[in-house]
Amino acid sequence: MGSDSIDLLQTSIKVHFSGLHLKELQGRHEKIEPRAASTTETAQRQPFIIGVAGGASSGKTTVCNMIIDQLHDQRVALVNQESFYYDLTGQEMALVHEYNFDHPDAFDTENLLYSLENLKHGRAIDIPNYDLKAQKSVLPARRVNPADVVILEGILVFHDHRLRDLMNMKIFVDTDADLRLSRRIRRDILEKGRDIKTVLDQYSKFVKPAFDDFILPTKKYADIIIPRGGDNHVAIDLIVQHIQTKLGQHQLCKIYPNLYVIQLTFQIRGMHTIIRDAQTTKHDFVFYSDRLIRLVVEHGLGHLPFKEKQVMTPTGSVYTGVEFCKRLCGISVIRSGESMENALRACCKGIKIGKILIHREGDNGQQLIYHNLPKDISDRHVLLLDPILGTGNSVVQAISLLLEKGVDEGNIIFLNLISAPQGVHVVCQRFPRIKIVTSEIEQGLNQDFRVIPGMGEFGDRYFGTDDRYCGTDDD
Ligand SMILES: Nc1nc2c(ncn2[C@@H]2O[C@H](COP(=O)(O)OP(=O)(O)OP(=O)(O)O)[C@@H](O)[C@H]2O)c(=O)[nH]1
Ligand SMILES: O=P(O)(O)OC[C@H]1O[C@H](OP(=O)(O)OP(=O)(O)O)[C@H](O)[C@@H]1O
Ligand SMILES: O=c1cc[nH]c(=O)[nH]1
Repeated sequence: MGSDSIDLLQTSIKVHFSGLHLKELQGRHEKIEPRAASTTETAQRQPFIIGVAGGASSGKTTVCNMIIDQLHDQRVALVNQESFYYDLTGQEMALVHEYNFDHPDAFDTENLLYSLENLKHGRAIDIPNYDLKAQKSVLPARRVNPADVVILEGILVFHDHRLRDLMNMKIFVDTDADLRLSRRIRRDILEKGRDIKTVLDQYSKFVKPAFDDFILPTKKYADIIIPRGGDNHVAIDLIVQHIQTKLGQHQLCKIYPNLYVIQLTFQIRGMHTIIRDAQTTKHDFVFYSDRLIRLVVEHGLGHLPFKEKQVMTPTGSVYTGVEFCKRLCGISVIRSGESMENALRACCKGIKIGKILIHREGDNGQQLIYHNLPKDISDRHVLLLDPILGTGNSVVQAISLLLEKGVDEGNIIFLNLISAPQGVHVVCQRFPRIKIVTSEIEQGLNQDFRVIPGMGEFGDRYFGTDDRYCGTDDD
């Protein structure tokens, strides 16, 4: 790895790391035993871990750089296997030309494994700051914060099966041997100040044999082989698309194909951060809930059927587009669901909106006590509005009523802001044909059947009926 890669690591820390409040680690040699995962922790999103292997100077760094650039909405941590080179002893230093930097034994794989496991579990790590010139680690260690995507790059990152097992995607950069050698000669002479004889000696003695014996045999573990490295823009685009799809997908979406979670961006995460904060004022709570609700509603409308339609533009040309589905209605679950009516009206001019009132009896029992629905509801597509899906009891009552009134289960789209996994299981198993569109899946429910982390009592915060939410608009 050249100095560019070290810059890249620093840049990626500055640009992509959001500075989460995590306990500082004491030092890189203090091993943190993997904790027994709590229910909450298991439910927490783990990073998408990508391994990028390939021969020396194959262009791994360029590939990683391009992936990082394109994933600008995500926090990305780049870890280089080179940081985990063992320090050379005095004797090894004296005979450095005899030292094999391309052998698996040159790396402290246990420390690398430990670091990657910590990152996987959302813990910050301090990685050795290996100085290529001094051929040893220097202080201070390099802090790497938890991220959405972790990229581990290096010639031998597929060598140890325990490292491979941690990876969600394995990429092998496959570059022609001549090109790798010519790049290496140029790099080692220009950047590392070595002479051509030393470079060629190291190449024939260590680099080439190690490629044949250790690196090339790991190519079979790759999910994706990229010919021509960073010049292969099509491959990089496809990889980034795949990562984005995977990141946007909650585990539950893989179980229930009718569950849609809108793509998480920093914008959306920022809005969630505000509405979940107990100190947020009512005014801000309403403002940011409305923004998120609007996104959910727009996304939900995208799941309605459409017909193709051609129109004539003012230039006399034909534009082939689509026509919105006409027979629609909204049904809000009183009272929190009423907070979603404005967004629906803003998107669907003149839409009919009916109401359902479900009374919560105690902590875990719901009773339908009132409804007022459009008479011809059985002919319509229904957008069911309720920002919170907790146990699922309320929405099950609401959907059961809609089915009783003759609405086709496949014509119901349930729009909500946050869903507890428990509620998702209940609704999706009982009504496999309805669609759920939400902006975040939560960790779970507490003993009072409230969503966690959740946002407290949505209705009280939105309509300002509870003094417990202490933020004031004077703030
Ligand atoms: N002589 C010498 N070589 C080293 C040392 N440290 C690492 N290497 C060499 O660095 C190579 C591994 O780095 P590369 O994979 O080429 O690094 P890179 O620049 O990220 O490669 P690409 O991004 O794929 O172009 C190995 O072939 C090692 O021989 C060192 O201290 N001395
Ligand atoms: O999935 P569940 O466990 O049934 O919980 C979700 C229900 O709880 C909330 O309403 P709430 O009873 O707080 O009434 P409100 O809207 O009047 O505040 C929310 O709007 C849902 O209707
Ligand atoms: O957490 C919860 C559960 C139900 N209703 C809410 O408003 N919040």
